[in-house]
Amino acid sequence: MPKQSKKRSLRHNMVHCLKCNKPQKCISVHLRRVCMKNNMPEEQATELAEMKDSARLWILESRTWEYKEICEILPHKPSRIALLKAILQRGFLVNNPPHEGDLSDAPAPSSSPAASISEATSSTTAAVSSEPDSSSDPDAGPSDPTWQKDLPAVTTKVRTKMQAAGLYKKFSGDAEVIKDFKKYLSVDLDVTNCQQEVDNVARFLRYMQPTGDVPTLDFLKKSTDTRDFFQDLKNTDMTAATILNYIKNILHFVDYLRNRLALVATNSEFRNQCQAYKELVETLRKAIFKTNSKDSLSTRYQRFVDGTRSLRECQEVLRVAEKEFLHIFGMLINKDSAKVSAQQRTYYRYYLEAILVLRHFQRPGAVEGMSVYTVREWLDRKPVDNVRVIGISNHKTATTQLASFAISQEEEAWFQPYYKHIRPGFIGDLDSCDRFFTSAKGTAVSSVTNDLGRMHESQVANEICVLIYKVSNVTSQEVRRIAQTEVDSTFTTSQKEGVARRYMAQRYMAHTTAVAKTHYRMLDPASVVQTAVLLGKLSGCSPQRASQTDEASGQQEDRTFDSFIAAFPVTNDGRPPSQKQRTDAGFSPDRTFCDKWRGLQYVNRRRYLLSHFQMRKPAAGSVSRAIAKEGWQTNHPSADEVVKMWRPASRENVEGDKHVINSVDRQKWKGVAIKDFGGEKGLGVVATRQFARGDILCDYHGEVITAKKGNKKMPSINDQAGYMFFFTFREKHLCVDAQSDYCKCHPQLETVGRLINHSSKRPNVKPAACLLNINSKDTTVILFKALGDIKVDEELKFDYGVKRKSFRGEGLDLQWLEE
Ligand SMILES: C[S@@+](CC[C@H](N)C(=O)[O-])C[C@H]1O[C@@H](n2cnc3c(N)ncnc32)[C@H](O)[C@@H]1O
Repeated sequence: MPKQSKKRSLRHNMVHCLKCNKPQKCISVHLRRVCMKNNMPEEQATELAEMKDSARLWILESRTWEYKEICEILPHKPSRIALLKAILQRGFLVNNPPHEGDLSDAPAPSSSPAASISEATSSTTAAVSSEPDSSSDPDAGPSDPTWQKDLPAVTTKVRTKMQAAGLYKKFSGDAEVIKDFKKYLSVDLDVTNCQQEVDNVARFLRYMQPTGDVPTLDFLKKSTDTRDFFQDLKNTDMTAATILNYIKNILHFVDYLRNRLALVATNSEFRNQCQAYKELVETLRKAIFKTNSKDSLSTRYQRFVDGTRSLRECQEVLRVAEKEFLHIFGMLINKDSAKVSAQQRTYYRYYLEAILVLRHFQRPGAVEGMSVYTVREWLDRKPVDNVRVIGISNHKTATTQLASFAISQEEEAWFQPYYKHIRPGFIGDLDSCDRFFTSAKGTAVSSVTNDLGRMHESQVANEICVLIYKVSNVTSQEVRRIAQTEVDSTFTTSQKEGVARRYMAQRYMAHTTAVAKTHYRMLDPASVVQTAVLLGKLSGCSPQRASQTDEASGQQEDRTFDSFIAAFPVTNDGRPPSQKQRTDAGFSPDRTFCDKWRGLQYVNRRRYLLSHFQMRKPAAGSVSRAIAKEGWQTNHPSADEVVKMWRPASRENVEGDKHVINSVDRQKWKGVAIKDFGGEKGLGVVATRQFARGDILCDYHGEVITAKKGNKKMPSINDQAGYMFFFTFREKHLCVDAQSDYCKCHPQLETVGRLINHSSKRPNVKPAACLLNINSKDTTVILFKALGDIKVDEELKFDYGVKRKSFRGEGLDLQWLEE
């Protein structure tokens, strides 16, 4: 272990995990994530207490040996002395040891058989611990490249092999380029939890450059070493999926080099090198991808050989556990909620999660991401007939995806006591918590998959007995696959077509990124319900089952919420009222309205942020800065969400946008520059940054005169025909006369827009007239908007309107207008 990290570990109170026998910096986290991830929290707590006691006991009693005891155990003196030396070396304390001279009687530890075993072990340990041991690190999970939540044993094996093969060494996170890469991921790309990606790249760079403290970019020239790297990863038995992850990370890193490092802009050789390297890695990726597909084929084949369960069998746990669940439900709604034990509360939550996964075929990520107050989620569930449709906007997976499903009123009635009685106890004072499902401490549910596993295997104690469900576990993926197969085989074509076509069932269940992109067709609540009814038939339960809730109560609630908002107006910088304020004002002490209040604030804040960026689609980094400037810590959209929600501004919005007004007034437009193309074409305008569709780039600046006046000028200005912009706006026929290089209002500035050249076949910007209030004067302005994405260095062109009747350039020598 390098000195630094050893020193750091020494500052922690290390406790040995008695399951894996490894010292752990944070034993509770370790148990929860690794050794006891399939146990109930209460079981974890008991083990934790025992492990801590054991650690204390070891210090109190076991670290110190009486030499006499050792003599009794090991009468053979040379072995004993060898053992004594070894244990002293390991920090044991020995009372009444033999004299110094006696110690030399024994051979050195390494020469005895026992010692050679210990040496072999310790040399392995030395190799293993030449890097910080992530298995003992509570944060090891996300930052470890071999981290697989469900496969701790394999993980450790792969990791050990990686360490032995020198693949685990990495550059320090303090190295400039690594630090900056991390910043690029987290700030520019808004990647949360990017540590694993950074570590993977730091390991890759270390492999490619075994010496030196500062990573260089020489790896771009090392194609053989790059191939070797992936081959070595493969040799550690790492799965193809994990190797593909490495590849993705390395490609991100190369992108980072291309985008971020200033030298790229000027050094075309370096840019080409990056491109060539990306192509090499892409080729390797294709080969590995094939292996990955083969792997998954063989898994599927294995499933086929093992036999497939029916959907009903997959949902078995919901049936066997229903009795206990309803028992808890009864206590909750009969005002006996105080009697519900902590374990029963957690169990209740597991059951609800299982309903969503097993009966509504939701991915665990969607269940984990379900939130209480954003516009589309729990509080905004939509009634359709007797059913409630819930939309989820934010998956807890790498890509944000959308899901929607319909629950019956009966199920809604089961969720409500969780929301009203269990969740508030879980989240306590955590006002900022927006998650619907939370752990007993109010933190995010770390893995719905694990919760499902516990439901299947666990022992649940009620006040009378311990229930043991011996139902074999099922994954969410398996349930969805089986449901899809049953849809295909059970329903007639007309049922599939008439009620919910196959693609709809897929959408209901799978909601992959591709589906998310087209989901708006699916989000129609009526079609969600239709699909849910169809799918419900497979397992014999329809979401339109009898209701236990009062339809009118929802409406009642909404009316009272209006008065709540009137009493506590939603502001961007305010906080929802405290429980005392709520009750003082005559409202219920429960959190429902507060959550709704926060939901509105969230939406207002998102709107407010979007209003900053009317002119141009923002980069995630700029949004993050805007959020930081507001000082909002919680209850705000992520930068990524704001970027995704951005839409080109309408004319009305543009007219009120102070950034646009300012830019026209000062004639300062960022991201556009004049370029001399030489020849007849002469000057033109190019983009110096990327633009997205709808972005405003600049205006066509000049003196606005009537079209009549402009027409009068035309015959005398043959050469300058291209600088007269005729247009009709709000029923007025006008013309911008931009003949002069320097206009009257900006005598020092050569304005840009007037120099944009023509193309009728491939225009990338479009002029649009609007009225801006500049210095208290209404001024008609022609703004150029991007028609699509525009790359750096791309020339801006707009259609001069040659083919239109209104074109005024007839008779002029304008051959280029054919373009
Ligand atoms: C508004 S100006 C554009 C700026 C102009 N290129 C310059 O150097 O000042 C219009 C004039 O540019 C030239 N032009 C515009 N589009 C062109 C094209 N696609 N190819 C060649 N010349 C073009 C024509 O001479 C036209 O009269």
